[in-house]
Amino acid sequence: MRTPYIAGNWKMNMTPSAGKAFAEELRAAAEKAGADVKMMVAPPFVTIPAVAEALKGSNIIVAAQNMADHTSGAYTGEVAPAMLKDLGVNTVILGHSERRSYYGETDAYINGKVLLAIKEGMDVVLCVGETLEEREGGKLEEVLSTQLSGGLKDVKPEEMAHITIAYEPVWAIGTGKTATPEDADGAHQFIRSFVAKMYDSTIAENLIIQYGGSVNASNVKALMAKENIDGALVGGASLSVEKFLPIITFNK
Ligand SMILES: O=C(CO)COP(=O)(O)O
Repeated sequence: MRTPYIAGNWKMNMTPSAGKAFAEELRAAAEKAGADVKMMVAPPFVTIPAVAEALKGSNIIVAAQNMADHTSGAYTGEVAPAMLKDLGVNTVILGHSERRSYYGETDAYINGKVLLAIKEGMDVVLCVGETLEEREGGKLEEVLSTQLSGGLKDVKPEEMAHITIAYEPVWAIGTGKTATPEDADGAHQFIRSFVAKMYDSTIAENLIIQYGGSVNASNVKALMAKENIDGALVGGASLSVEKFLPIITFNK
């Protein structure tokens, strides 16, 4: 049985003060509604302390959107795992398509961060997904295979419990275009079977695979009803309590 895992990736939104106010409102709303899913929010680095404070003792996980590939030293502008852990952050999103496309992150570079996060005892949400061109060119499975085998290289079977995969088709991110539940489920099924080949069927069965790309209150139920969709990584709709609450209570 896979517990639904709903996450909000705030991207480059929310100042520390706005994030604190939002987190307090979200916490109260989620508690009142009796939200019964695994919940996570990923604020920008500088907003993390205020949000972590506001969510202390709640069941909403605070994650980072990225992390350095080194533990400390002369890496201007980077944030080390120990700095996150010091704030109580034990989860990190890695390999988001915006990091891949705007900042040139490669599978090998992302893999270095995945291995470091695991070494540091952290949980990882590893993002994978194809562009429209790749999908239309019949390359969906090739792209997912490359990103999974590259991103998970040298991750040991016993470490896979710390990995969540987020399938985010690039063409569905922030565009209002959602993959149909059938298309998304097909991609998730492929990811699960690929992980079964890389590891084994038990690891694949237990793997949480989130869908991301224009998830909202109207489409979340149909997506989550699919066999292989275990959660959502929500961008735009995670920035307002009014929009995010129906998503974290989709099963109520
Ligand atoms: O990229 C996403 C989450 O990481 C999805 O963003 P949107 O929900 O805004 O499409």
